[in-house]
Amino acid sequence: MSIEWTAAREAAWQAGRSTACAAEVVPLAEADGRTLAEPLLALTDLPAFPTSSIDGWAVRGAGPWRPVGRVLAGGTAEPLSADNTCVEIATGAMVPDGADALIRVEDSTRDASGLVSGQPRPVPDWRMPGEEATKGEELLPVGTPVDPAVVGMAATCGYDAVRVTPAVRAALLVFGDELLTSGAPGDGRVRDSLGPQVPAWLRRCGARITPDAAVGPVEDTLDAHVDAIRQAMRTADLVCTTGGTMRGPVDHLHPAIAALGGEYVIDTVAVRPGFPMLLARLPGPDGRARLLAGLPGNPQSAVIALVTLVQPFLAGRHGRSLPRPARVTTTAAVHGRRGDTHLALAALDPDRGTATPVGHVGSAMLRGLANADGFLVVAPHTEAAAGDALPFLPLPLLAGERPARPAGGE
Ligand SMILES: Nc1nc2c(c(=O)[nH]1)N[C@H]1C(S)=C(S)[C@@H](COP(=O)(O)OP(=O)(O)OC[C@H]3O[C@@H](n4cnc5c(N)ncnc54)[C@H](O)[C@@H]3O)O[C@H]1N2
Ligand code: MOO
Repeated sequence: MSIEWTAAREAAWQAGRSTACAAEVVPLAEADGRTLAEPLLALTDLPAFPTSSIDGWAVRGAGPWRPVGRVLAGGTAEPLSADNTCVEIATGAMVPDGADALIRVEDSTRDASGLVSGQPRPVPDWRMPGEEATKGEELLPVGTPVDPAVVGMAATCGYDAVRVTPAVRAALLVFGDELLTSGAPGDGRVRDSLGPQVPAWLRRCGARITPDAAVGPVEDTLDAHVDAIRQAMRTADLVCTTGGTMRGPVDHLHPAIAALGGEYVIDTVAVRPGFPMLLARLPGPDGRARLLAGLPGNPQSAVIALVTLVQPFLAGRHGRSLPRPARVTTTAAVHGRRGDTHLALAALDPDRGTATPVGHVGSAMLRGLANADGFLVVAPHTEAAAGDALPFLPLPLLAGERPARPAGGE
């Protein structure tokens, strides 16, 4: 039942695409971070009218010119109807009909009687309608992530609101009676390191999760698991769970999926670490399907499941393309993991286009993850030597969050 890693990412993305639902309209002030559900069109020509790029004079005919008025940004310009006349013009103002040149104030002089003389620059100092875009032109396609520049572009075009893909509400259920939620580990107990970090990864992948939607530890009984999943499905479109993906004495995830009438989209992936990850479709209380992503309990494995299943699912759901690993040169050998894909934590040097594997990369460890920028991808049945080009899957971090630094090794 195990599926190859690249096929798993594709299948998770397809699962997102096939569950995409009706778009919503949000005001521009709330659009940052969303995804366009319809193309951004030029609602008018841009500029919408001939626009002066300078402070100076709009002139008609041969000089010297007699000033007959003034046009400021925001005003409409009267036509300049007589030769040898001009109007004073401000940057951003509409160029009057009839004007045949603009002269910068610093390129002009005025005589005692107030007549203006001067030379226009060889390249006209005004912008013509349609220079940036023509009315109806598609400026950005469906699936474009809305960032500050996109918000600005939409405002320039005249949009007050944009149609975006609906928010995906996520919930997190942390399983494991051995987990402490405060204080230092010891006496057989470990700190829950997934409850605090998974919501933050989910947000960076485009899901919405409120603090009360992260619940745990959920008691290690089947009933408690079923109840917690059922409760989470009331409000969440995507339920992530951590732990319990194997078939140990207190691993209740698979029986809970069965009890809730779920069906697997993906049940284990041929990747190391992280292979017991899963994606299942469950009927929600309103009859609409919910997605459940089962992240393995080992903390690094859980993050690998996030980038393998959850990030592609959310990309598909939002109509975004599947993030494709770029190729970099590994500075050190990376072992293959036989028939499984090996995801090896590495620190990127973007200037050199290299990545260096980091140390402390056991699946139970987070130290390597906290010092890496992403994963080198070693294909099944291959070994990588220093100098080989390998795909590199970046962690879903925001720009500038983790400046790539020279890799530290151990
Ligand atoms: N007989 C086998 N046992 C295991 C195998 C195997 O192939 N055969 N694979 C191992 C691998 S690989 C993984 S990954 C884990 C996955 O197990 P589960 O998803 O069922 O996770 P748990 O058993 O609940 O926990 C595993 C491990 O992770 C720690 N953990 C769990 N949750 C958290 C958390 N929120 N924060 C910090 N640490 C957490 C937990 O204490 C365990 O040490 O199965 C292996 N076993
Ligand atoms: O695959 Mo486990 O997910 O190596 O730790």
